[in-house]
Formats: sequence, C-alpha cells, structure tokens
Amino acid sequence: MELDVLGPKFRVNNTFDHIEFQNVSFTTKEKKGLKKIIDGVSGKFYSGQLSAIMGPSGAGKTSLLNVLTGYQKSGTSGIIKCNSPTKRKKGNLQYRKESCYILQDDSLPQFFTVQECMMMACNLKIANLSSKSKEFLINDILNNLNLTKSKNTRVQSLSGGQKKRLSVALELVDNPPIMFLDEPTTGLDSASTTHCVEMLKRLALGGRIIICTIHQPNARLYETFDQIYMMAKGRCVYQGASTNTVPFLSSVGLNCPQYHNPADFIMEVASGDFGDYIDVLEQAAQETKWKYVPTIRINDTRDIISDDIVYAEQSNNTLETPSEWSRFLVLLKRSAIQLYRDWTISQLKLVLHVLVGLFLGITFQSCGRDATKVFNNLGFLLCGLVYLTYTSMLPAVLKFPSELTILKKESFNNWYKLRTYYAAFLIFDIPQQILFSFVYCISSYFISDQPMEWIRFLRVLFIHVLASLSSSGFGLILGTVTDPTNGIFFGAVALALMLCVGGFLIIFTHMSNIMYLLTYISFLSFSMEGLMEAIYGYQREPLYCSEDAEYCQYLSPKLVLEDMGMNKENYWIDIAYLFGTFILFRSIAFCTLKKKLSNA
Ligand SMILES: Nc1ncnc2c1ncn2[C@@H]1O[C@H](COP(=O)(O)OP(=O)(O)OP(=O)(O)O)[C@@H](O)[C@H]1O
Repeated sequence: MELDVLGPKFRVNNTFDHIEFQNVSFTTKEKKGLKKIIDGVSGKFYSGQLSAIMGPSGAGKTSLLNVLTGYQKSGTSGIIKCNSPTKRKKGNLQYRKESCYILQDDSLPQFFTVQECMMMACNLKIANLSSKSKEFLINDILNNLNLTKSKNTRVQSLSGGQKKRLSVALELVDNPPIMFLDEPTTGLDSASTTHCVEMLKRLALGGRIIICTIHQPNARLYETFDQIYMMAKGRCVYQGASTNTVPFLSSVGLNCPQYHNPADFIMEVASGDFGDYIDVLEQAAQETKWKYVPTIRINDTRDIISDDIVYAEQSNNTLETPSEWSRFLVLLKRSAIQLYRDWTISQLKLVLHVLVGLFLGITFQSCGRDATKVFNNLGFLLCGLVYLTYTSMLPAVLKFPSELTILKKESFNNWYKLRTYYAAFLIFDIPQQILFSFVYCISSYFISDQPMEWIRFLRVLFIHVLASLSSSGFGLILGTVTDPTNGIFFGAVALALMLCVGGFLIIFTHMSNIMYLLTYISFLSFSMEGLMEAIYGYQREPLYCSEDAEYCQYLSPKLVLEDMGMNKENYWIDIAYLFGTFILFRSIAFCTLKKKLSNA
C-alpha cells in the first residue's frame, strides 16, 4: 500500500482555509516597566502554502509563533481568526486540535529507536488503525522524510538534521492540517536545509497551512516559500510573495543590487544596515497590492481529491483519538522500556541499594538484638532512612525538569492530557520505590540482627516505602517550583532540618514545645517513630545481653521506646501520616507541574 504522505494524495481534511490574526501584541514585564515584544502585528496564512516568518535575531519570530499557536498566553492580546471553507463555526478547541507546534529545541526520548518513537506517537494519537496499517503509515512517513535507514537507530545516536526530521515525522502521524515550526533548519547544512524546506513545501501542497521561522535562506530556497512575513523589532515590515520582495523594497527606494540574494537584502534592511526604514516599510506593507493572495485556492481542488485516500480501513477518512486509558497504558509501557534501558536509573540504583544495605548491615552487625547496642541500632535505622529519603528525593528533583520540554511539547500537541501522563508516572513510580526499599531492607535487616519476624520486617519495609514515596513527592514539588540546582540545595537543607526534629538527634521528651510542634511537619520524625515501633514495639521479647556486658540497661524493648518518648504504640498513626503526606505531596506536585508547564 502506497500512501505518499507528502504528496498531494495524502491530503488533509483541513477545516481551516486560512489563519488570520489582527493587532497581535505580546508584552512582558521588566524591572523598568513593560516591554513590547510584538507590537500589534496582523497577517494571514493560507492552506496549501508554505509561509516563512523571517527577521533579524530578536525580531520576535518565535514569540509570534508562540502567540499564534497558543503556546504563549500571558501578556498577549489581539485576535486570531481561523476561517473554515465550509463556514462552520470552529472554536479555539478545534484550532488547537488541528494544529501542531514543532519547537526549535525539540526534545525527543533518547532511549528509543526512530521506529519505536513513531509507533508510540501512533498509539498515542490514533485509535482506529490496526497495527499493520500503522506500520504502513510509519514506513511511508519515514520513507518520505528520508529516515528509513535510521529506523532502528536510537534517538541519542541521530544527527541534528535527522532529529529535526523525526520531530516532523512524529507530528505527521495524525496528519495535522496546521503546522507551526520554529527554525526547522537551524543547525542543518545547506543540502539538509534544502531537503527540509522542500519537504515542508510538499506537506503544504497536501492542503496544510505550514508556517515556519527561518534564518537567511539562499535565493533559490527563498523562492520556495509562497509567502514571507518579515519582522523587525516586533513589527511586520513585509508580508507578501517571496517573488515580490525586490519590487516592494524598490517601491520605498531600496534597490536590491543585481545578483544580490533578495532574502539577504531584506534581512539587511530589517536589521537597519541602510538606516531606520521600519516605519516606512511597515506603512508600505499595508498596501493591498503587496499582500499575499494565493493564486490557486486550496478549496478549488479539495473536492477532486478529498476522497482519494487515506488508510486502508478508513472509509470516512477521519482519525479517531484514543481514550486517555489507552494512552495511559502506552505511557506506562514507555516508562517501563525507558527504565529498563537507562541503566543509571534502574540497574545501577538497584545494585547500589544492595551494596549500601549490605554495608550498613555489616557495619551495624548484631545491633538489632544486643541490648548494649541499642543506640547503635538507632544509628542504623537513621542511616538507612536518611539514605533512602535522599536517594528518592534528589533524582525526583530532576525528574520533571529533565522531561519538561518533551512533556510540554507532547501535551501541547494533544498526544495526551497532563493528568494521564501524571497518573502513568505515579503508578509506575510506586513499584519502583517498593523494589528499591525492598532490596535495601532485605540486604541490611537480617545481617544487622533485627528481630527475625517477617511481620516486623514487613512493618519496617512499609515505613521505608512510604518515607521514600513522601520524599520523592517532596523532590517533585521542588523540581517544579524552582530550578534543579536550587531544588537540590533546598531539598538537602529541608531534609537536614527534618532530621533535627526527627526525635533521634534530640529525643522527643527533651524537645522544647516549639521544637516538638515542628516534629509534626517532619515526615522523618513519623518515619523514625514507625521504625522504632516496628522494631521495639508490639510486645517484643527482651533483648539479648551478652555475658561479657557489665550492665544491660535496655533489656526491655519497651524501655527503649519509653526513653525515646515513643511508647504510645503509634505505628498505624505514623503509617496514616506518611500515606497522607505521600498523597498530599503528589497532589501538590501535580498542581505545581501544571503551573510550570503553563508558564514554561
Ligand atoms: N517571555 C519573555 N520574557 C522576556 N523577554 C522575552 C520573552 N520572550 C521573548 N523575549 C524577548 O523578546 C525578543 C524576541 O525574542 P524571540 O525569541 O521572539 O526572537 P526571534 O526573532 O525568534 O530571535 P532568534 O532568531 O534569535 O531566535 C528577545 O529580545 C527576547 O529576549
């Protein structure tokens, strides 16, 4: 089955004939006051056309794309209208659904091959296609984007150009009618740049509205663009056909030297190399004779070819989006594969937990049962708890910042809802924390001669799991409210403070009232209390006192708890507190992540 995704056969059912924007502005707040990044620009982009937004660095090209896509909301004003050829009233939702935005620094999941990325994109975006049809579709897109040879290459090994093409390929799987691309050719050599622009042109010919930002194309490439939207200092200084650039500039007395690339010339003018022409050009650009109007309207050809496709089993030519539940399963699978392949977050961590468990177990050998070593045993429990909470919290601080660009791109481009991603992450994180806590406990608990009772072991494990989950939740919050460097610093300081009021370094009965109150906000104090109850509570038999010992003060486990101010049998209250903290921290982390994404 040949699909020819870039050719005219792979047309889109574009409900929008064109995008029109009027008086669009974007303002940011600075110390000195407001800064106008985009200053009341207007324009139109048509379906079936490839349009380029150009301008000197800092002219506001990316900002304009951000506003047009809805990626940037705060500080914006103006009207964006999307006209449907069928005159149906289409809301913002439809516009967002039918458009995709490929960012300049597009991030891709590193541990997956091109084929796997494509299949995951298909599974997240399309419900009504069989696996075989998805394979056909993927092969065709990769073939057209010249990525077939890299099909089985992992993303981390792709070249810059291949990564850009993959970013486009991923968005093509559901055939979006409107595509925004921010500098798709940056970092590419001239042959790859030409290839990329030609590919975009072919996509546009399929009935799409394609808008991209671009830096100084060569003369031949410049003419490939149907429409040029030239910006300078946040204003529009030309919008019209690429072939009209030279006459337009001549009309204001700027004559392009013979054999000079018009793209270079208009860029030089916009950069101010010939003086300040911005007002004059802005005024001249308003004249209708320069304004771009496509010669072949896409709806002229729509009827002839609209039935001509697409997928074998689709009679109505529409792609259905999967349920959030199906997407949840795909995301779970993606997390599992990533965990398996990234040995630094899985195997290495597992091995370290075993080694640290063995090390602490051996270091604190016999502390668990010996009445003369009760305080050493407190040290053992404290070391283990601190180790698990720190190793859960610090990676969590980095978790969302490292995935933020992927997450923002995928959720913005309707691959899934943020809550689906978050649910998959949560569900996937819990077994991990259980596993890591388990391997630590199993390798340290018995060697350090803790009571040989499975039920006590399980109680200790339960506390460790909940402490790890609370700690990683705390790390997730930090990672979303501050930058990673500060997050790690604040996290380390917060855990150290929690440790101070943990009931260990200063026992509860020796604390001042204020300090005692602080123990209520320290999940470490509840964890320590829970551990102590699990080891010394529940009518444990007297501890062992060696014959060499002169005096065993703590023969009675109950006395240990009494002296620590932990004799109230609070184990299940501690569990409830830790569980509540886990839920609370994860809920806060979701809200802060959502806020961070909307501000990113
Ligand atoms: N959120 C923001 N807050 C403050 N300043 C901003 C913000 N977004 C953009 N700017 C500023 O607006 C100006 C235009 O930025 P923009 O990224 O849109 O330019 P550009 O034309 O795409 O530049 P380049 O070609 O170098 O990518 C820059 O001076 C930039 O620092």
